[in-house]
Amino acid sequence: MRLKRHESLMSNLPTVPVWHQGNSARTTYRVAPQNIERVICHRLKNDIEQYLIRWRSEDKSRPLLSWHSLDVLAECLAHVQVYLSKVTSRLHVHDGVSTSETTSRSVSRKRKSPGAEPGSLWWGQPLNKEKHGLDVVISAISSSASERSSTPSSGIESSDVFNCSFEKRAGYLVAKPVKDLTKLSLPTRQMKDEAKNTPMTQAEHAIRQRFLEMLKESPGICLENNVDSTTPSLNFQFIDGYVFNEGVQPLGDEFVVGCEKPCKPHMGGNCGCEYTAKCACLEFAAVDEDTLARKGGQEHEEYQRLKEENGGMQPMTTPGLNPPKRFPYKKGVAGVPNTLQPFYLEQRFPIYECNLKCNCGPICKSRLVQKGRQVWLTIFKTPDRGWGVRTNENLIRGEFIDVYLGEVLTNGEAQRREERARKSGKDKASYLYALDKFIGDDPGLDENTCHVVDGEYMGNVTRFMNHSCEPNCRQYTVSLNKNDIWVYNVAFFAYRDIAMGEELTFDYLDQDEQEEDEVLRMRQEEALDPNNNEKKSCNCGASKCRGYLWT
Ligand SMILES: C[S@@+](CC[C@H](N)C(=O)[O-])C[C@H]1O[C@@H](n2cnc3c(N)ncnc32)[C@H](O)[C@@H]1O
Repeated sequence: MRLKRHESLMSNLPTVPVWHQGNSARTTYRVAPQNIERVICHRLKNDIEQYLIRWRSEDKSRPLLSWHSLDVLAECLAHVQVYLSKVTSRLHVHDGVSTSETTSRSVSRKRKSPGAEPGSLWWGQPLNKEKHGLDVVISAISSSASERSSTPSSGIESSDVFNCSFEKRAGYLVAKPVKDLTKLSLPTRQMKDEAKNTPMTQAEHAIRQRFLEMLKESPGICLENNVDSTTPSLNFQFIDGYVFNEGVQPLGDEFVVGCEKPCKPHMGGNCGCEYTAKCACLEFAAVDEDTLARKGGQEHEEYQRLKEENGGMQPMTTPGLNPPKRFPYKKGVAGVPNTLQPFYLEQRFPIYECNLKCNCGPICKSRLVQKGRQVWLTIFKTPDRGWGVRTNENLIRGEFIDVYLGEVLTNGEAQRREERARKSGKDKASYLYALDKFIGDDPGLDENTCHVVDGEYMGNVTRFMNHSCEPNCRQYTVSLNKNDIWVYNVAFFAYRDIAMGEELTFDYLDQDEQEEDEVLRMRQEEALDPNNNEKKSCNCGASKCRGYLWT
C-alpha cells in the first residue's frame, strides 16, 4: 500500500474542557499538536505530572499558557518529548546524535547508492488509569491579568492558566486572553527550579507506549534501551512504501513492462524466470560474461566491441544482441532463505525483479525484495551513535533484510531541508538518501536533479541503521520497473553471515572494500583537513574507520 502524503493521525483528538462551574457538562476544544507552540515547563501536582503548554498565539480564543496532565496531551506527546530531550540534554552529556554539537556547514550528508527503564526490551507486534481528570484550571497569573477576572470558584486553583481573564457564560468559565501580558514571562525561576527536581517518568512511559503503538505498524520489530530512558522520536511515522512529495511522480503502472509473453509460471526447475535469455525483465541486467565467453562466436565479439566502446564497462544496452544475463537470486533449500547471488553482492549491478505485469506469477524466484522483510529486528540505543538496529536471528550472506523508505523529495526540497537543519544550529542526524544510481543514463538525471529519500519523519526500521566503515550489510538498487531510473528500491542485504544480536550497519558513502593502509592514509589526510571540524566524527569503532561520517 502506498500512503498519501500527510495522511496523519489527527483524527479523534482528545479535547480540553473549559470547566463547568457545576462540574458536570463541559464545553470542549481540541488539543491538537498543531495548536501547541511548545512545552515550556513541568511539575508534579497530586502525584500527576503536568506540562506547561505555550499555545500558538494566532489562536486568540485560547489562553496563552496552561498546565495539562499527560492524558490531555495524548496526541501531543511529541511536543513533550522535545521538551524532555531539551531538559535532559541540559543535564547530561549528549549521545551520538546530540543536538548541541556544531553542525556541518558545507558537507552534504546525503548517502550514496551503491520512561524507559534502562535494561528493557519491549515487543512491538510479533511477526506472526483510570482517567486523571483533566486538571485544566483557569486563573490569572498576575494582578494585571486578573483585573477583569472573577475569582475562580471552588475547585479552581490559581496559577494554572496564564494570560487570560474569565467570563462566566451560560454557566461556564471561559478563558479570554489578555492582550498586554506577554508570554515571555513564563516559566518563572521558581517553576524552573521546581522542574529541575521533578522527574518525568510518567511522560517517559507515555512516550514509550506511544512509540510501541507506532511499532505495531511494522510487525517483527522490538525496542530496547539499556543506556538511558529515551524513546525514538514520535515525530515519525512508520510507512510500508515510498511517500511521494510534491514534484515527484513515479512512472505509472501503464509504463511498467513485465516479462509478459515468453515467461510462465513454473518455467524453470526453481520456478520462474531463470531462463535469462527469455525474461524481458532482465533486459538491462548484468551480462553473464563468463557464459558468453564460453559460447564465443560473433555475439561475443560484438559484445566485446561494445564494451570497449563503453570504456571497458558493461554497456547499458546491447542492440541486436541477446547475451545471457545474470540471474539475481539463489534459491535456498531446506528452510534456508533465498539469497542474492555472490556476483551481485560484489559487483553492485542493479537488480531487476519481476513485477505486476509479468506472466511468471508469485512464486517466481525473481521476486524477493518485493515480498518485504522476513527477519526480526530490534531498534536499540547505542551509547554513542543514537539508535541502531540489530538482528534477532542469524542471517546468512546474501540474505535480504529490508528496503530504505521515506518521503521521496526533489533534490531542491532535500537541499532546503538540509539547509534548515544547518541553520537550526543543531547537529541533527541525517536521514537523506540520494537515488543517484542511474546518473549518466539520461542527460536529465544528474546530482542536482535526482530524487532523494528522506527517512526522518516517515520511514521504516532501516532509517535507524547506523554507518560503519567496515559494514556487515550493503545497499543495492532493486528495480520493479526497468524503465524508471528515477525511482527504485534501495535494498539492504547481509554482506556476510551475521550472528543473532549483531548490529546491522552499512557504509553511508557506499565505498567498496578498502585496504587498511589506504584507510589509514585517508584518515590522516582528513585529520589535517582544516574543515574537518565541520564533519561528523565516526564512532563505528572499526579498524578501518575513516574517521568521519561524511567526506
Ligand atoms: C540514518 S541515522 C541512523 C539512526 C540514528 N542513529 C538515530 O538515532 O536515529 C544517521 C545518523 O546516525 C548517527 N550515526 C550513524 N552512524 C554513526 C557512526 N558510525 N558514528 C557516529 N554517529 C553515527 C549520525 O548522527 C547520523 O547522522
